[in-house]
Amino acid sequence: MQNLENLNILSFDDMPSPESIHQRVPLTERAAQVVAQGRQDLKRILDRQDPRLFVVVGPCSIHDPEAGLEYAARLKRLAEEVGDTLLLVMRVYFEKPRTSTGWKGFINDPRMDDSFHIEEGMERGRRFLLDVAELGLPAATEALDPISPQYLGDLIAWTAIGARTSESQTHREMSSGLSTPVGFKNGTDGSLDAAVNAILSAASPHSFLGINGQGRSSVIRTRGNAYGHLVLRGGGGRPNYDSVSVAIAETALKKAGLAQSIVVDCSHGNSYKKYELQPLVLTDCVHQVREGNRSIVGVMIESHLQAGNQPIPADLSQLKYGCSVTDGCVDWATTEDMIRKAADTLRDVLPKRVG
Ligand SMILES: O=C[C@H](O)[C@H](O)COP(=O)(O)O
Ligand SMILES: C=C(OP(=O)(O)O)C(=O)O
Repeated sequence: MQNLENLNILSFDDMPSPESIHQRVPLTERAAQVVAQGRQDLKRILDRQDPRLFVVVGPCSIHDPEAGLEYAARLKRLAEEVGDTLLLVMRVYFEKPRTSTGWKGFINDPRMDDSFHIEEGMERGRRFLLDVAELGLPAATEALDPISPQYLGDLIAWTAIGARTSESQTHREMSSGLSTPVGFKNGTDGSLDAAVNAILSAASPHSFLGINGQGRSSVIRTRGNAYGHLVLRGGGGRPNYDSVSVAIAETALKKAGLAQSIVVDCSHGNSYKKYELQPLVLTDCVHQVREGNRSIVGVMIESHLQAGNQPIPADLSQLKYGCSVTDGCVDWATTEDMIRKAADTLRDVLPKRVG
C-alpha cells in the first residue's frame, strides 16, 4: 500500500510535557505572588477600579536572556518610581509571527542558528519568565503557538494576540481559556473587525483540541475570557492612535456591546515601523487622556537597552549587546524619558477617571 500521510514531515521529535518543564523550572511563591498581583492590577484597570494606565514595554523579542534581565532590572526600578500613575508590564516576547520568513523567536530557535531546539527554548524561556517575576515585574507576551500557554501560562500577566492571528479561530479559542487579560490587535490592514469579533468570540466558552499538563492530546473546554480588549497598532499604511481613530474604535466596541477599553501600540503601524517615532505617539495618547479620554487604558512601547535593530549575523559573537534582532526599539534613556514624562503629565488627572 502507498504511504499517504506525513509526506512532507521529516521527523517527530519528542518534546517534554508541560508538567516536566514545570518540574525543571518550578514556580516560586514570590513569582506566583507577582504574577497574581499583576493580573489583578490589570483587571482592576480594565474594570476602571484602578485609575492608572498600564504600559507594556520591552524588547520586540528576547534573544539574549542576559541583556533581557539587565533590561528587566532597570525596568523594575522605573516601575517603582512611576507606580503611583503607571503599571509597567515587561514585554517578554518569545514567539514572533513573521510576514513571510525569518527568525521565529527564542522558543523556536533559541540558539539562532536554525537548529530549532524548541525543547531547550521552552525551558530557557520559562526560566527567563521566572527570573523576571522574581525581580517583581509582571510580564506580557504574544501567544502564538496554541500549545505554549500550557508551558508558560502561569508566569504571564497580560497576553497579546497579534495582528496576523486576531482573525484565527484557533487563537480565539485559546484566548477563551487563558488566565490573563488578552489584548487583540487590529489587522495588518488597519481594520478593526477581526479584533472586535475576536473579543466577542474569546468571551464565549469553547471546546477544542489541545494538550494537557502530561502532554496528552485533550479536548479542552473553556469558560470564556471576560477581559478581552482592543489593541490599536495602525496598519494599511496609516496610524490609528489619533483621537479620530480612537473615537471610531470606541464606536465599533460600543456597537458590538463591548467595554470601550483600548491599548495603543506606539510601534508597528502607528509609527510606520520607525521606532524613533514612538515618543510622539505616546505623547499624543497621553494628551488625549489628559484631555478627558476614558477608553485608553494602556499603551505599548518597543524598547531595549540600545536603539534600533540589527540583522542576525552568521557569527553570533558579532551581535551587538542589548539591541533588537527583530523590530527597531527605542533605547533605555529614551524609554525612561518617555515613561517619566507620561507619568508626570498624568499624575494629577488619572485619579479623576475612576468611577
Ligand atoms: O513585531 C514584530 C514584527 O513586526 C512581526 O513579527 C513581523 O515581522 P516581519 O514583517 O519582519 O516578518
Ligand atoms: C508582532 C507584533 O505586533 P503586530 O502583531 O501588531 O504586528 C509584536 O507586537 O511583536
